[in-house]
Amino acid sequence: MPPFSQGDLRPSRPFTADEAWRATVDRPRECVLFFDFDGTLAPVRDDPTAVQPAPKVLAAIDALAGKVRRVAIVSARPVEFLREHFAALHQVDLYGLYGLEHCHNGGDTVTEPAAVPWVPTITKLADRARAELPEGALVEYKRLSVALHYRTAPQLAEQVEAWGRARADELGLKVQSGRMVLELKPPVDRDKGMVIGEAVRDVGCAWYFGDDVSDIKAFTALREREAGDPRFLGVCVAVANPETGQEVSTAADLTISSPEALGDFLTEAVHRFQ
Ligand SMILES: O=P(O)(O)OC[C@H]1O[C@H](O[C@H]2O[C@H](CO)[C@@H](O)[C@H](O)[C@H]2O)[C@H](O)[C@@H](O)[C@@H]1O
Repeated sequence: MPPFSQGDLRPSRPFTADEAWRATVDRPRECVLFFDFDGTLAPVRDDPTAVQPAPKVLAAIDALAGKVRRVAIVSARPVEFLREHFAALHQVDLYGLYGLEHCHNGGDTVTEPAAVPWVPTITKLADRARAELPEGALVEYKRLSVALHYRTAPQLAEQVEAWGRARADELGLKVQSGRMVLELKPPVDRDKGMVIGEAVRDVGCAWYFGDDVSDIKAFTALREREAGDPRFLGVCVAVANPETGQEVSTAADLTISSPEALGDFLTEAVHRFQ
């Protein structure tokens, strides 16, 4: 079977990274690159406040932002956290808290209005989690969501999950599972799939790089966009990990072994545009 179809615009699946980049560099100004943060651009750490992007990642993203139509980070972290980590990059859009917040080109942070009334509920929930969850569970307060972590105490997984799900039922919140974490957030219709579905409506090509189950919704949004437009190319890239890696990789077109390897992969990609 020839590697390309649709007038050489879209490689046939399964495709290699080389084939996907060739189809991308043919029309760079139609293409958008989306990146999840934790576990994708930044290696996982026990302490969520201690993470940093892997070597080469920032320089490569900065260079790619000058080559393609748009680069965006799509994360469960607050936009303010992302700003600190991408402060050196001015051409990157930031979607935080699964799209409840966003910021374009270093502008103001915009919060989804329907989520704002939930701040007091989330704040009280974080206090209650700190008081009621056993030692070893880590409570991360993010203004519009609370992440209940058990990475350093995996034996607490069941207890933390049960406590979190009970509080979600009680308070009418949504839950999102992740890598050794359960997150509670307002019942507002925003997730990574919705962010990507809206962002790719008027582009011809998009890549999404992610490592966690919430990123599969973004992959699905690219698949749906492709199904409706034979010219559109959506490239779904998983970053491997021992927790959610198998599930994410199965849903992806390509798999990269680690955030560090992604830094190399993106650095190499920059040269393809020259
Ligand atoms: O959408 P993301 O940018 O991937 O954010 C997902 C969650 O990432 C963080 O938690 C994860 O990374 C931590 C630091 O490496 C790690 O300790 C934890 O076990 C992982 O689940 C972040 O702390 C969460 O708020 C995000 O929901």
